[in-house]
Amino acid sequence: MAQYTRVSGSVGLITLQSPPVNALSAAVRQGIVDLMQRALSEPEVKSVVICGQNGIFCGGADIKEFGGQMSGPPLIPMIHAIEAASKPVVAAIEGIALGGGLELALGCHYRIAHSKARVGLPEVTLGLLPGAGGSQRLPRLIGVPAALDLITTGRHVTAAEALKFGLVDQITDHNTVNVAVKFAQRVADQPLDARRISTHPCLCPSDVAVLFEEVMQRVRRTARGAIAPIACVQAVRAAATLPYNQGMERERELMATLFTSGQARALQYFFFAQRAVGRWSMPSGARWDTSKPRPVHKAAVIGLGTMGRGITVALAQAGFSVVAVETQEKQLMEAKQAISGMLERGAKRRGVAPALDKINYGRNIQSVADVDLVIEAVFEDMALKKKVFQQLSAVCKPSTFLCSNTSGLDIDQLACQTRNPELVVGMHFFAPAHVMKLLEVVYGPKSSPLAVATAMQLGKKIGKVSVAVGNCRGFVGNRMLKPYLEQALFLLEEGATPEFVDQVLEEFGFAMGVFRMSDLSGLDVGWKVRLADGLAMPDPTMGQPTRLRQGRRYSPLGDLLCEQGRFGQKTGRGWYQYDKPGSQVAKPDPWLHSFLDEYRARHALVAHRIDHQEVLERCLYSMINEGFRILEDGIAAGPEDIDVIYVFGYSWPRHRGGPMFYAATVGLNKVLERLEHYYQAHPDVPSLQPCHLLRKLVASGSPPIQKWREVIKKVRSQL
Ligand SMILES: CCCCCCC/C=C/C(=O)SCCNC(=O)CCNC(=O)[C@H](O)C(C)(C)COP(=O)(O)OP(=O)(O)OC[C@H]1O[C@@H](n2cnc3c(N)ncnc32)[C@H](O)[C@@H]1OP(=O)(O)O
Repeated sequence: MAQYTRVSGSVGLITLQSPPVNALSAAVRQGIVDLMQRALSEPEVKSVVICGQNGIFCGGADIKEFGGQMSGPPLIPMIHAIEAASKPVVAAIEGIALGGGLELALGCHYRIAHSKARVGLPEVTLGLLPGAGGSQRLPRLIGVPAALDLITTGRHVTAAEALKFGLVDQITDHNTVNVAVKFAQRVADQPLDARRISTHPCLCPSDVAVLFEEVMQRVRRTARGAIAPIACVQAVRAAATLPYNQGMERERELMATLFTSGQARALQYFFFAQRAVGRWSMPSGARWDTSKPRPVHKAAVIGLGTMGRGITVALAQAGFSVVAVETQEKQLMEAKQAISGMLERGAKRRGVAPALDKINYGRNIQSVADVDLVIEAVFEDMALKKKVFQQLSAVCKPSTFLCSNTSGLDIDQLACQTRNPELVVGMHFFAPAHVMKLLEVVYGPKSSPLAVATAMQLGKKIGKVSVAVGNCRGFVGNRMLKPYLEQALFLLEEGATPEFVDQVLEEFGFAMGVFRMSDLSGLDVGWKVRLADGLAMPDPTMGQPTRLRQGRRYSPLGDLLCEQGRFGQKTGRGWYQYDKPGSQVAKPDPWLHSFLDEYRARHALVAHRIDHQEVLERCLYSMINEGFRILEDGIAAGPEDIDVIYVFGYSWPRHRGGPMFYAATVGLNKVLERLEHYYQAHPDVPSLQPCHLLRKLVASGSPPIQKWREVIKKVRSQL
C-alpha cells in the first residue's frame, strides 16, 4: 500500500498506493510508518520524498473506515514522527492533497505542488474537523484568518492560491516528483527546526478576539444546525490561544465529539450517496455501466422563460453550442438581455470570458433542425408541450434526443407525440437552473438506456448532480412535496400559524419553511395545477364539500389566497406580508391570522395547540412515507436517490442525510408507529397511512439503510 524506492542515490521515495485516491487506509498508514523508519535508518539516504501513485497525492483519511473499528497505526503519531524526523521530508503534491492528505503534507518539512494540484481541508463537509493536527498546524503556517476560511468552508484551493497563502513552498509545471527529489537533495543538510510547523507561534492579527466572534456568528447563522463548522472555529481558536500540545488536546476532544455524532454519520452517508446516484439503473435492468451515452455537441432550448434562460446559461457556460428559441418577439428580446447579463456576471465571478458567442437566438422552431438534443422549457401545460413535441419530431434529425423540462407531467404522453419515443426523457431542472445543482432525469416506459445515459452525461457536463428516476406525477421530488405541503395546510386549519410551522422547519435545518418557500415560488403555480386537475374548483351546486375532494381530505386555503390575488412575494402578499411586491422580507400578517380564524369558524374547526413534535412528525413522516411508496413503485432505485434529490433540490439539511436517512436515524418502527397514530386521528388523509414497504422493513427488523435494497427487491417482486 506504499512503495519504497531509492532515487538519485540519496533520496528515499515513498509512494502511496491505494486507488482511486490514495486514501490513508490502515494499510497505507502502516506502509508510511514502516517506510519512514527504513528511510531514516539507511545511512545513504539523506532526505525523503512522499508522493502518491497515478498523479494523485492523497484524498485524505479513508472515509470507508470511519464506520467500523479503526485499526492500524493512528494518523496523529504518524504525522508527528514525520515532522520529528532527523532527515528532511518533502511532500510532492500532484492532483489533490485533501483532509488527512494535506495534514500529512503539513507534517512534512517542505511542500512542492504541481500547478494543477488542489489542496484543502474538507473534513467539515463530512461532519468532522481536521483532526490529525491540521487545525493546529494550518493557522501556524498561513495565519488565523486564512486558516479559518479554509477549515470552516472546506473549500479546495488551487496551487497558485496555496502558494500565495504560504501553504506550499513551490509550484511547478513539470514532473512534480522529479522536482521534489531535486529539491530534497538541495535541502538535505539544511537545519530542520524552523521547518517543523508545530513549533511555530500562531500568526494572529491584533483584533483576533473580534475576528473569532465575527466568524463564530457567521458560522452559526449559516450552519443551519450543523455542529462541525462551530467545532472548527473552536479548534482554530485553541491554536490561536493555547500552546501546541494543549491545542492538540482540544482538537482531540472536539474531534471525539464530532466523530461519534449522528451528523458525521449522516454527512459521510451523503458523501457516498452522491456518488451512488451516478451508478443508475432502470427497472428494465439497464444500467450506467452497460449503457453508452452519445456525444452531444449542439443543443437547443425551446421557450425562454425563467427556466429556459437558466438552462441556456448552464449549457453555454459548459461550452455547448446552443440554439435558443422563443416564438414571442418581446419575450425573446427580454430573454437575450437577461441571458447576456447572467453570462457576464457568471464570467466575471469566475474570471473567464462570457460565453455569449455560444448562443444563437431564433423565433422559429425550424432552427433546431440540426441539433443533437433539445430541451423543451415552455409553460407547464400538457396541451402546449404535446404540440411542441409534435413540431420537434417533424423538424429535428431522427437521432435527436427530445427532452422536457417538466416538473411533473407524464413523459410518456410526450413521447407518444414523436416518431422516436425511445429518444424522449424528462430533464427536470430546478430554479434558478444555472445555479441549482439538481437534475432529475426522468425515463418513461419507452425511454431507451441510450437516452438516459446521454441525459445523465449532459447533466454531469453542465455541473449537475443528476438522478435517474421513473415517470410518475411529480417524479420523486414534487411527488414527495405534495403530502408535506398538504400536512402544512391541515396544521393551519387545526390551529397553527404559518410562522410557527416555518419556525419549526427552519429550526430543523431547512433553509426556508414551507410557507416562506411557497411565497417565494409563487402560490399561483400550484393553484394552476390544482385548477387543471379539477381540485381547486369547489362547486357547491354539485354538493362538493369544501374540505373533501376526490374522496379525501382537502384544504382549499391556498386556493382561497390565490382568489384574493395573494400569490406570494411577487404580489407583496401571500402567507406573509411584504413591504412591496418583490420584497423578500416576510412579516407575519394580521389579515392572514383573522382569515384563518374566520375560516376555522366557518368550518366549525376548533383550533388546538399544536407543538413542535406534531409539526415535524406530520410534515416529515408523511413525506417520508411517500418516499417509501416511491421505492416500492420502483420510481427511485434506492434511498440514496431520494436523499440526494432532497438535499440538492429542496434544501433538506445535509447534516441530516436526507429524508430516508433521517427516517433510519429516527428508527423505522418509530416512524411507523407515529404514522399509525396520525392516520388513526385523520383517516381521511391517505398520505398518513403507512405504506407496505415501511411495514415490511420494520417487520424485517429495520435493517441499516445500506440493506434496504434487498427488502425493496423482495417487496417489488411480490407486487
Ligand atoms: C479519531 C480518528 C482520527 C482521524 C483523523 C482524521 C482526520 C482526517 C480526516 C479526513 O481526511 S476525512 C477525508 C477528507 N477528504 C475528503 O473529504 C475528500 C473526499 N473526496 C473527494 O472530495 C473526491 O472524491 C475527490 C478526491 C476530489 C475526487 O473526486 P472525483 O470526482 O475525481 O472522484 P469521486 O467519484 O469523488 O471519487 C472516486 C472514488 O474514490 C472514493 N473516495 C474519494 N475520496 C475518498 C476517501 N477519502 N476515502 C475513501 N474513498 C474515497 C469515492 O467514494 C469514489 O469511489 P466510489 O464511491 O465511486 O466507489
